[in-house]
Amino acid sequence: MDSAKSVLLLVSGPAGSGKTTLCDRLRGTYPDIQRVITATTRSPRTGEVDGQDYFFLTDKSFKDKIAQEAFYEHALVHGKHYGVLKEEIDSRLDAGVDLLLNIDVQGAESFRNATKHNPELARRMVSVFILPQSISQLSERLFDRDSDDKEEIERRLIVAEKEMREADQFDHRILSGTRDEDFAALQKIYFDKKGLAS
Ligand SMILES: Nc1ncnc2c1ncn2[C@@H]1O[C@H](COP(=O)(O)OP(=O)(O)OP(=O)(O)O)[C@@H](O)[C@H]1O
Repeated sequence: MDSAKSVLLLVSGPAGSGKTTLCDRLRGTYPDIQRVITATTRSPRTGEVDGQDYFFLTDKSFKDKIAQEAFYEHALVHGKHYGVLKEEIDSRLDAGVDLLLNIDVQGAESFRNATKHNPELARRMVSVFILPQSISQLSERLFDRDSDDKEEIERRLIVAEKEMREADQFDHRILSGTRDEDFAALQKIYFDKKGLAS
């Protein structure tokens, strides 16, 4: 593996835009691309392995790391902390591993800010926004997925409308079409970046 060429592919977009579908397919197609592992203070669910699914941290340890500025980004969600450790990204990129990060729009903003003071991260990172064609396309996908109730979906759509205004801040936008079209677009961005980063 060549660390000079390793890239961080950051995939963001509103809930239901298709980030997870795309990231799963990219990793299924290119098993060498590894998922960024998030740190969290939530308890492991049955079968979850520390260092593989998440880094499970105590509240104290997480807060210490915040104070040490050890995170590229972190957030409190329903009373639990989640964050991406700088060390997790930097050491794996240095080891020549390509990384895939599926992250919400706010988290993506923290990464963009981090690149302003970190030229090495800026050189390796490429950010992609999955842009729904319309709120009704997004609404249809969220209802079809059937994983959230109506109130939750309506709440997500309001947030999505705001998030879609952030699309121009990303290096690339994929205007969501069919699954195959979206995947082809992501694949091209990944390969172009690998060329550019060499
Ligand atoms: N290009 C596409 N065309 C039609 N349906 C799609 C497409 N991409 C994803 N979907 C479907 O839309 C739903 C939302 O996709 P997915 O769960 O990947 O979104 P997400 O952005 O990861 O959402 P969340 O942020 O809530 O985790 C899923 O049911 C998925 O199968």
